Amino acid sequence: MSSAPVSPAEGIPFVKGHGTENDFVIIPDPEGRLALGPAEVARLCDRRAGIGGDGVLRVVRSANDPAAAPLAAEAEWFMDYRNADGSIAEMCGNGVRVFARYLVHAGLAEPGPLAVATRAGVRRTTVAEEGDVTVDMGRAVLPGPDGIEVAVGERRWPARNVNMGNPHAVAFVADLADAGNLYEAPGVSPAGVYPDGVNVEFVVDRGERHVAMRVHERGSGETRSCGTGTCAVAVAAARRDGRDPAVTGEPVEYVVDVPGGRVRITEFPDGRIEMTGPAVLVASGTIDPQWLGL
Ligand SMILES: N[C@@H](CCC[C@H](N)C(=O)O)C(=O)O
Repeated sequence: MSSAPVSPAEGIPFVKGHGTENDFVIIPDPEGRLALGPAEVARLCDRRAGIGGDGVLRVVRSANDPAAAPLAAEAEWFMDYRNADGSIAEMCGNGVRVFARYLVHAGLAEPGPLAVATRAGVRRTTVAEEGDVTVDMGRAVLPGPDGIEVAVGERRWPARNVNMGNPHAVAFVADLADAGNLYEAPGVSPAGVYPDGVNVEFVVDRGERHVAMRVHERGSGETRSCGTGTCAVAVAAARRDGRDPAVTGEPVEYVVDVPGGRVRITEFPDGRIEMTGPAVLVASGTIDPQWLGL
């Protein structure tokens, strides 16, 4: 699978990849020359007229993007993540695993520990030659307030506000089908709790420290997985179950099933959350810059 960056005049190289079927168009742009605006991102992610994806991962050297330049000493590469509608998000948990897998595949990084700059800060990944990728996802923040509700049609559920660098509302439901078709974003109240929008997870129990979820992602609609969402869900489930590693001094692991697969989430006594899951590259090609509008 070729992925060498070439000049836009010759065509723009891309790689397609996914993590638990949260799928991404990866655009190598080491020098930071591509002006990818919302329209170009939405075009790339269009599943009928474009390549198709839940988001775009632009691969740029941190030093070459003002959003990441302050992190360049810690992380050579910046994951410039965009949702399918072209909006910018702070973090993407499945995306960062796929991003790290791409860097190693393309020979831009060695297997092993690999730091990636994101808009939520540096995320430390561990990438073997093949197989699952582990990411230190940082700490969850549970800012409240109490009384958050998620609504689909006439149905309402209490929800927990969990921030994983990006915002989540986690609702425990009796059955994942209760959330309906999720063609539209669920309602979230009270108004103003999530001024920049929110990712909404619907969760059921599958067993001891084992849950399953569906997600409606801000900017992408219902997807087959959301890595930051799985971390938010694991933390919300642990607190609901009376488990807090900061209190017991013991790590807690949850298995989280998503429609596109499974990830393992471990929360440590210092609050760090580790996520382990697949990261798969499936195709590569060249985009016509005229079609993209560049
Ligand atoms: N799919 C991602 C999350 C992507 C960003 C999200 N839609 C947002 O706007 O916050 C993940 O795997 O974490």
